[in-house]
Amino acid sequence: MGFIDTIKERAKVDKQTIVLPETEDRRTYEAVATILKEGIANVVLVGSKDAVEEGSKGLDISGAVIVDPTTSEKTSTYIDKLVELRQSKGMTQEQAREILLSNYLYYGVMMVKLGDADGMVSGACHSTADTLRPCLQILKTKPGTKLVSAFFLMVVPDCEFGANGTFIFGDAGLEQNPDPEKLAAIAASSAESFKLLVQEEPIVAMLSHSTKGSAKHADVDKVVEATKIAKELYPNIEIDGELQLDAAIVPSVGQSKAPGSKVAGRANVLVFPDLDAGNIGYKLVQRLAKAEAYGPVTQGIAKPVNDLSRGCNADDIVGVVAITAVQAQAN
Ligand SMILES: CC(C)(COP(=O)(O)OP(=O)(O)OC[C@H]1O[C@@H](n2cnc3c(N)ncnc32)[C@H](O)[C@@H]1OP(=O)(O)O)[C@@H](O)C(=O)NCCC(=O)NCCS
Ligand SMILES: CC(=O)OP(=O)(O)O
Repeated sequence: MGFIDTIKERAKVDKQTIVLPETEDRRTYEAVATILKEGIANVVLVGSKDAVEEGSKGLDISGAVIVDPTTSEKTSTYIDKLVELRQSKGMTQEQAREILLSNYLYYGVMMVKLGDADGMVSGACHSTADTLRPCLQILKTKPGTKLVSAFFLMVVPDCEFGANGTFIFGDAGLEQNPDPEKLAAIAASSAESFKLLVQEEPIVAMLSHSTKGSAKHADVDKVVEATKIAKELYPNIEIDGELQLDAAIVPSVGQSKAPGSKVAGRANVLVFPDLDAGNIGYKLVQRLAKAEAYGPVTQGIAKPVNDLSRGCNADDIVGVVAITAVQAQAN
């Protein structure tokens, strides 16, 4: 069974409730029809009954719960809670009402915050910044974690590298220019996510344009420092750097460029030095190698709220919902 089919089976064992707030997007309904048919999760859609009926024409989404913020009895509780959480940032009752009635992403996050749903997926028609800002503001990092970051779960066809072609690429969605401490935290969270989702031992490569001193630059120094911090803070994780991509995943190249490294040639978790590299890298592999790309999936957050690329299709949404459900089971 492939990666995503295994995740779907795991999701079905203990069904979670996932909010999908993008009821203006047809792909949401196509995904919901599949999620319900396959029994992957319970679904809550945020929007008016009329809009949902119109948007889902021809699809069977009868098992979904529709929550309309304008009529839901929960809305006033969410307004009060949002004010309580963001008062120190100047949030008033009027502002909270305006936000929750006009921005369904905030509404969905409040449902997750108050336990009316186990997780949320959006981003098919919202930018990553607009998708992640509400959950960063409201849900915050989980205890013991320094920052929230975002990864892609990549499944590359006909690929002998990584875990039979399965990799985590982090951070490919959120932290734009992480400093060494943040890069080390991204490495640790990515290793934990790999263990949870792929159920194999993570082998983490800190990627660079240099392998073990082959190039000199401040960008290389950053990755060297991050590797040092990660090794000190997380001695149980198999981690090494700085490594070029070929040295990280191809055994023969790893052996020649980084002899003695236990990670070189075996890595299945790839930590990119910044978001330019991570985001461009995942899209290259997705589009040119025709890999499945699920994400951006957040990690280090108190409850699972996950993003999508605006270029996603309905199957990608189904996959991210299944991943979100498995994260919620572990929460
Ligand atoms: C996600 C993102 C929008 C957050 O930045 P921002 O909008 O400027 O928001 P702020 O920096 O004001 O942060 C908002 C809140 O989130 C928190 N936050 C931001 N980044 C965080 C992180 N990595 N971990 C934990 N909390 C974080 C801040 O502490 C702040 O909390 P507060 O409002 O309670 O003080 C920004 O990092 C971003 O745009 N990233 C790139 C996303 C992107 O375009 N990716 C490419 C496509 S996938
Ligand atoms: C993850 C990502 O790159 O998102 P988008 O394509 O929507 O910008």
